[in-house]
Amino acid sequence: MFERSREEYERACQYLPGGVNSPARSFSSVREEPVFIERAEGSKVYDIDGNEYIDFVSSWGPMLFGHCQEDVIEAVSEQLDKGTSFGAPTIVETEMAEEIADLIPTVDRVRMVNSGTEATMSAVRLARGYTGRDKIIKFTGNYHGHGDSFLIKAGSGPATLGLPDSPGVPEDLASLTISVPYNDEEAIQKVFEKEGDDIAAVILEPVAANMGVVPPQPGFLEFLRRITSEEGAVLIFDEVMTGFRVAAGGAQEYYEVEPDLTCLGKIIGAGFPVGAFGGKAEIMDEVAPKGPVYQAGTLSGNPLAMTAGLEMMKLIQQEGVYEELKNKSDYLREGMEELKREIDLPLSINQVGSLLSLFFTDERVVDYETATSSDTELYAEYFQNMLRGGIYIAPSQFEAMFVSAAHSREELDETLEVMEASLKELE
Ligand SMILES: Cc1ncc(COP(=O)(O)O)c(C=O)c1O
Ligand SMILES: NCC(=O)CCC(=O)O
Repeated sequence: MFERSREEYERACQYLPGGVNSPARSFSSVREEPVFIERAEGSKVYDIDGNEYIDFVSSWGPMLFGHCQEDVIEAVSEQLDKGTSFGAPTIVETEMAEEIADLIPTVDRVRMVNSGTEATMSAVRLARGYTGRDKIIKFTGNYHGHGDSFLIKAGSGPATLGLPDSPGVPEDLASLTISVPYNDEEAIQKVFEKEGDDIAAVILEPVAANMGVVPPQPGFLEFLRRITSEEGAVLIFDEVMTGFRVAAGGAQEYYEVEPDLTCLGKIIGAGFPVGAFGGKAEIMDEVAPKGPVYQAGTLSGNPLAMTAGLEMMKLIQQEGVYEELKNKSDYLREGMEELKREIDLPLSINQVGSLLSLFFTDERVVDYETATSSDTELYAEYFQNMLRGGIYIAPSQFEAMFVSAAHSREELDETLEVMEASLKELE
């Protein structure tokens, strides 16, 4: 079934560390070798052996309307003829920033970058420059990309591969990042009591989705808003995953809590390399060339990425998009709940909007400790069964399932059927 992928993986391993360009693509934690993708369309991806899968990885989030969405492809094709990069201002950059500012009221100004990692790295530098303080608080199991300051008890790939603290991050820098349990107000309170004057920022995923999906407990985001305001620290929402996914205005709209800075990525680029950070003018005007905090990029605001992103901004503002996404995701979750009742396995399900996770544990998953109570061996076998059944999910327990508008009811039913068979084999 995977002959050509196996061959190509072997060849890739000679030239790419671990055969991949990002560790999250490795299938090592699920004891498999990755399938190589040839093309994708709508809700499906197709591998080089001719296998077809219903895709719930969704390029790790960007494909809110499925692959090869026709408006995006058409707009990008037109832009291709005009040029791929100029290193000079273009109107589409301003239009993109205008759209973001319209949809996210806490954002007056935006700086476009090339990835989520760049967005979070730059936002933290800005918070440090703005406050004149050095320390940051992050949450165990949250992932903010691979910037040095964030590879401290990090979720996603680092958690999957057992590398939550990476070698190569200088100890002096790591000591400036304080990691506390997600949803734990007391832990934050204690840190602020001890070193409040040194804390530049609190950064978090307002819905954690890199230790599997873990929603914020009621009041948690409000608490963070209150304490950071009182203590003069910058509150940074990393909405790289949740931005334009859980609502048009992101998690901050969904939960009605306003951060000082917002990091974006994934959906705003419709599959092109892109990220952004933005916030109130008072803080953003510290960014060079207006202010002294340096941040730059040869390809930042790339015309192809901006053109694709702008189409995405139009698509998400169509009537009923988030309702449809929620209905589809609720349908899938309800089906999963039914399986949970029928099947004799420890299962726990979390969902926020179109982000879902199935954990192999009896515990209610509220933080990294409970997320890691999941039986990852069972997940590995479940993953293998799903893959062979034509359902492409993340090769890690500590990631989300992404539902898109392109998933049809029939495909969700098929997914649930394969899920049922995959789980029953594990009983
Ligand atoms: C919440 C969050 N922040 C930041 C990142 C980093 O983004 P990128 O992989 O584009 O660098 C990711 C995903 O990778 C993410 O899920
Ligand atoms: N949730 C994790 C990611 O989105 C990252 C994918 C990658 O690093 O390849």
